[in-house]
Amino acid sequence: MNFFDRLANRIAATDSIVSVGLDADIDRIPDHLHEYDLPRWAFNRRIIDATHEHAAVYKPNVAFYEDADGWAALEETIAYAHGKDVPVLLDAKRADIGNTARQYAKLLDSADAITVNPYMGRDSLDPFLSREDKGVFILCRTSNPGGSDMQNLELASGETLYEWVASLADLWNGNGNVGLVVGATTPDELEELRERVPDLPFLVPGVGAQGGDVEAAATYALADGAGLVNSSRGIIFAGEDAGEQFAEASGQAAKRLKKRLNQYR
Ligand SMILES: O=C(O)c1cc(=O)[nH]c(=O)n1[C@@H]1O[C@H](COP(=O)(O)O)[C@@H](O)[C@H]1O
Repeated sequence: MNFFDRLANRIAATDSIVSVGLDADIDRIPDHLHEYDLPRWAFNRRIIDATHEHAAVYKPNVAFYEDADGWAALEETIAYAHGKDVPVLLDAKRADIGNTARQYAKLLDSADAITVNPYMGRDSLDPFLSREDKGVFILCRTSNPGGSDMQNLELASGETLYEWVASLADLWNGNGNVGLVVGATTPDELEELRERVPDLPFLVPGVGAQGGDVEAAATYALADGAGLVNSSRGIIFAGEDAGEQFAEASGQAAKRLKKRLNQYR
């Protein structure tokens, strides 16, 4: 079964389109977890225990794990999420020339889906796109303040660069495994892109800590039952001041976001 069918099943089973972002910032995880060999894994395990009923996927951003202990923590986290039947979307934003991209694509051996950067073109994404059973989310209109610097440039055709990326992504979807990353901080673009590429599921980050539009995110994320709205810090650090009980607040935050999103879809 391909990734988006599995995701649609997971969304139906949990009644949730919430992507819980496991951005386990080592400087923000509770003090008492630093006595463990792998504090980020100890943290994630507790977050997963508290949130998995409300999680359509977990989305660890690899930036928070790119050191020796980090990779070990990430592998433990992925295996544990799978043990709870939750797919894992690795936020890696990768792409490169062919032989390098083939190495990056090995990240998909343990994860179910990945984020990639389209800037180097089709061949740089082939090693990801050819993994028919895995999901590939292509950065399109990102949520950060500088997202418009390049993505909103107008091309000779009159389209913007992000619109062109969306159309290319549609063309590259021969295996039915392509989605787009579109931020909740630009709701007009979200709406317009949903019309342009009605068949591509969106990963919509930017609600919560970045203050994006929850209603627009939920309204436009889904295509054929698959699509995601991510919150990372807003969920995993919801209990930052609660000491050893921190994970309870995360469970409540994930449930609250699920319910809010469900009002609009
Ligand atoms: O690809 C992403 O997930 C992503 C794209 C984007 O446009 N904006 C964005 O915030 N993200 C990621 O989504 C997460 C957002 O985290 P919070 O702002 O803490 O919810 C981070 O891991 C970001 O790297």
